Amino acid sequence: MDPGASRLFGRSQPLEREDPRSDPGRLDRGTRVSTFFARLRTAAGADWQAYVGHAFVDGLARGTLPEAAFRHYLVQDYLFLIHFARAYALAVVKADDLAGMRSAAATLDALINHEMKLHIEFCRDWGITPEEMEQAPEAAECMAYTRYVLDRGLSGDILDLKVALAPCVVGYREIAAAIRDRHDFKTIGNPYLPWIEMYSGADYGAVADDAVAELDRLAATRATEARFPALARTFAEACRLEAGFWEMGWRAGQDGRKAGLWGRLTGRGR
Ligand SMILES: Cc1ncc(CN)c(N)n1
Repeated sequence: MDPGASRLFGRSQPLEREDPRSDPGRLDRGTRVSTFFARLRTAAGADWQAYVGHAFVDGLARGTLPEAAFRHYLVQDYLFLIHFARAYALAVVKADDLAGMRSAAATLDALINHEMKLHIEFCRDWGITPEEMEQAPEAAECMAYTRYVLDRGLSGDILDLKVALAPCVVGYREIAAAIRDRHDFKTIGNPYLPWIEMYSGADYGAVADDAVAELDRLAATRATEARFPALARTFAEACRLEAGFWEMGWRAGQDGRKAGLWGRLTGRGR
């Protein structure tokens, strides 16, 4: 994952605003089916579909996601990224060799020194301050997901850890690439376009490619057939926890809508 780490959160190429679907050759259409990642994704079946096909994703694509949902998601994602970085610190400890240690250390550095900063900038555009994110209580869904990943790494080996991380690292690339293929993808006036551009861009694509290649390398030496069912369970659990993370944001949007409606009905709101 080393080469991608330094590019981790560079600015991606913006989409052609008129019709980004007009150049399908630029789009990544998902991870090659021959990879270990693809085998895990197939095994995860409905859990994978529930993750990548969540209503939150539809809302991003159509630009209809309530802003309260995205704001809540962004705040929790800040907390998520902190624990995600801790998981890469654990990957340094669990690595097989010096190359693996360097790769995990580079990703850790990119996360805490680049992605976190970019996330803060991104959130500022949404009117969310760093103080607000620091002080926000961590949602149960964020806690469950991040601690699950850490636990897979602590109680298992480097392959368990990387499998638990894969839906997160590779899944967002697949989600964003699929959004760009949708007939109902709103490109003009969609407030979520920068998010979609970031995760469907070449920089993040390289990170996802590196994670897929790293999984293949680890699987070649560590993944026996006897072990596959347990690895598939870990992957599917991480997909369920990702779907839970979307659901957490989605609920905040529904609550915001109800509060707005209640305020208008009672004259106490906007
Ligand atoms: C919850 C979550 N999952 C995945 C990603 C993309 N690395 C993220 N930022 N946040």
